[in-house]
Amino acid sequence: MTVRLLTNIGRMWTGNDVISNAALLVHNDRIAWVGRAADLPQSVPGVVDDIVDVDQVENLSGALVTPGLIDAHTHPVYAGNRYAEMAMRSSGSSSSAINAAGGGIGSTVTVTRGTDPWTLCNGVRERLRSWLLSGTTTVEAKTGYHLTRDGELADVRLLRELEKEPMMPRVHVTFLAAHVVPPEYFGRQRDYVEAVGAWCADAAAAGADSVDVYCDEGHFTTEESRWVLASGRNVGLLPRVHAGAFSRRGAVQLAAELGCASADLLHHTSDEDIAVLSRYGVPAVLCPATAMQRGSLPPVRRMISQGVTIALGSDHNPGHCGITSMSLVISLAVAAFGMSVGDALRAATLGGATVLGAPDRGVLAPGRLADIVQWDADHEGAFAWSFGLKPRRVWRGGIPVQ
Ligand SMILES: N=CN[C@@H](CCC(=O)O)C(=O)O
Repeated sequence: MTVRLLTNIGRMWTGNDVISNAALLVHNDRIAWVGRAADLPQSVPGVVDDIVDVDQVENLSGALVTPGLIDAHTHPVYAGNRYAEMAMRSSGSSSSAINAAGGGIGSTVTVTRGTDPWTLCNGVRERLRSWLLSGTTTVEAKTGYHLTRDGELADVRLLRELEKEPMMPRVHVTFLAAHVVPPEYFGRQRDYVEAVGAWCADAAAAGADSVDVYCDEGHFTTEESRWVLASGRNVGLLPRVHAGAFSRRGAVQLAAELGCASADLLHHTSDEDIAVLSRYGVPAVLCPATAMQRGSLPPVRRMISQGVTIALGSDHNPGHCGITSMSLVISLAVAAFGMSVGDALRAATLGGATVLGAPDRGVLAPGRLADIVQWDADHEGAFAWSFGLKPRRVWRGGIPVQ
């Protein structure tokens, strides 16, 4: 029996509550007991007969402890970089000018297709590790830079394999072959959409959890998105959709119609869209770094007041954003979206668990996974102040990874 006791925790943000002078008991990979240190029981029925037997006690006195953070939107499977494009954008170049100069998602597709699997794998491994070391114990990771059947399936398998290695976060794999239309299908967009729909069954068999479509100007229409998402849903993938990044074109309504697990980005969102998200219980995944870069912020406070479930994502991708720190994303959500620290932390834990369909995490409570972070601060307000609060210790399933 492996039991760990983390005791004398200065302040524990559980996801439901803040407990001062807390203690936490971990059995194998799960949390066995949570509460005030003064109330620590002598035994937990069915788990530990006598806590005197615990094999390890950690003293976290004076520190803030939270559930492991969850990044609900990332694109980590790529090779190369697009720094020159970032410089162009910073000087005022439009997306179409960048695409005309050979940039954009298509340029990453070319480089990724030309990169050997070993090099690609090393890059993805390094990125995933960096999430874990900065306190993110679960990462949603999309494919989408191969855009061939075999390449996309290899990306799914790569993510599934990497997750099994030591020092890796848990990974929720999303099949995003419908990112953009690849060059060999130019002029035959409908054929590509039908091909992606047919690949969904293979993606599910390869281990994907979700299917995603970029439903927006310059990407896929609502009709095309419906085809892909319904195909994925039919084979057991959770549907999710890039909605309202550049324009409003019915993606939110589509998400409601199909019962999507999330509608993501939502920079352009009307009151009517918010009412739909709220009425049909579609959670919103919001990515403050991307919204700031696009100069178009989603109406987050109105979403919260209408009861929309919010999750946060870094939107790490080669074209816009290299962030792998969800504590930085929390800081940005507070500063740019006007979220309270509590709401932002909840979105980066429980919100993420909700959109990923993972009720076993995102909160420190008995029976949940022992994914735990001790932060280099004694109060959660430090997230708003630090712009990248660092963890002191991170545990994944009760195992210290740092
Ligand atoms: N969030 C999704 N995809 C990114 C683009 C990724 C890229 O440029 O490589 C976006 O358009 O926000």
